[in-house]
Amino acid sequence: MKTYLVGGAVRDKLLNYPYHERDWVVVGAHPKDLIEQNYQQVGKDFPVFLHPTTKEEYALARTERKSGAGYHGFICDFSPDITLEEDLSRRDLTINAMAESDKGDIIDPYGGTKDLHNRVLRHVSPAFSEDPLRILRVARFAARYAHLGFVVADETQELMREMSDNGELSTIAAERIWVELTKALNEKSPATFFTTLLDCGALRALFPLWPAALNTQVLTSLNHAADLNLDIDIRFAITCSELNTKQCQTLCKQLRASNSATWLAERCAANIPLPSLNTAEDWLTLLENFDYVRRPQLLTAFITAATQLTPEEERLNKLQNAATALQEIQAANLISQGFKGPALGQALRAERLKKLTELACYK
Ligand SMILES: Nc1ccn([C@@H]2O[C@H](COP(=O)(O)OP(=O)(O)OP(=O)(O)O)[C@@H](O)[C@H]2O)c(=O)n1
Repeated sequence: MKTYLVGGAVRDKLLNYPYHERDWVVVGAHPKDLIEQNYQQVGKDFPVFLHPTTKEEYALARTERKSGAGYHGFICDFSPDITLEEDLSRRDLTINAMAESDKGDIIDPYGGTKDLHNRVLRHVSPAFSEDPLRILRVARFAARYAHLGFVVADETQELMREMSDNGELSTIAAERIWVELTKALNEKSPATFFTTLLDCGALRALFPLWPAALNTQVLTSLNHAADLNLDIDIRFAITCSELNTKQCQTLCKQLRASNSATWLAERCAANIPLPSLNTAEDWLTLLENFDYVRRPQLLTAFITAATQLTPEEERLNKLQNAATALQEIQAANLISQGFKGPALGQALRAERLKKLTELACYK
C-alpha cells in the first residue's frame, strides 16, 4: 500500500500559494486494510476515509466512467490494482492531476507542472465533460489565479462551449452551483469567474437573465469589493444590481441563494441607482424598507454595495447619517408618555419624520 498527496495541495505547493486542505490517494489497498488501521470510512459511493489522527481525507485510487445522465450515472472501480496514473487521469485539470510521494517526488503524467509554469488551465482528457460542474470549477480557478496570469487553454474553452451548448449544465443541482458561486465570489478576482462563464456560454445557459446585467462597471465594482474584502452577500448583491426586482427574485430562487444574500440582492436591485428621494417620507420609507431599526448592519451593507456602483457618495452618506440620527429616537420615551399599540407605532413614525424634516437631509 502506498500513499500520495494529490490535488489542490500539490498544485498550490508548487505554485507557492497558501492551501488549507490536504487530500491523499492510497494505491494497492482494500477498504479493510484502512479500516484495520483505524481509518474511518466516510464515502458512500466510493471509499474515502478519514485518518485516525489528522482527520485528513484518504481515498482509494479509483477510476470513474460515466454510464448515464446526471450525477448517479457513474461506474466507479476502486480495486487495489488501479494505478496512481489511472486515478490522476479521471481528474479535471492537469494542474490538479499531480501527486507527491512520501519522498517528495512529483508524479505528473499529464503535464501539470508545465501548465502551472505557463499559467494554463487545461483539461486532462475528454472525460472532463462527464462532470459539467467542472466548468464552474475552471471559472473559479481562473478567478483565484487571474492575478498570477492564468488563462483557460483554447481547447478547454472550446470543450466548455460545446458542453454549454449541449445543455449539459442543466443536470447540475442548484445547491452545487450555489456552493461553487459562493466560493468563486470569495476569490481574489471574482469578476473573472463571470467573464469565463460568459465567454463559453455557460452563464447564458444556466441563468439567461444574468449576462446582460454583468456590464463592465458591475464587474469592476465586484473586483473592487473583493479588494476591500467586503462580504459575500455584498459581492453577490453587486452582481444583481442591474436586474429589476422580479428578475432578481427569479435568479435568487433559481440559485437557491441564502436568505441573507437574497434579502440584500433584492434591495440593491430595487434601489440602485438610488431612487429620487424628495421628501422626509421618501427617506423614511427607504429606511424602513431596509429594516434599519432592527438591523442597521443591513443598511450599511447596502450603502457599501451602492458606493461601489454609483457616484452618489453624498446622498449615500446622508442616508447613513439620517439612519444614525433616527436611532436616537427611543420608543421608551413615548411609552412613558402613555403611547401603546398602533398609536405608539404612529407616534414613533411621526417623530422620525419630524427628525428627518429637521435634518433636511433629503434636500
Ligand atoms: N469535479 C471535480 C472535483 C474534484 N476533482 C479532483 O479532486 C481534487 C480535490 O478536489 P477539491 O478539494 O474540490 O479541489 P482542490 O483542487 O483541492 O481545490 P481547492 O483549493 O478549492 O480545495 C481536485 O484537485 C481534482 O483533482 C475533479 O477532478 N473534478
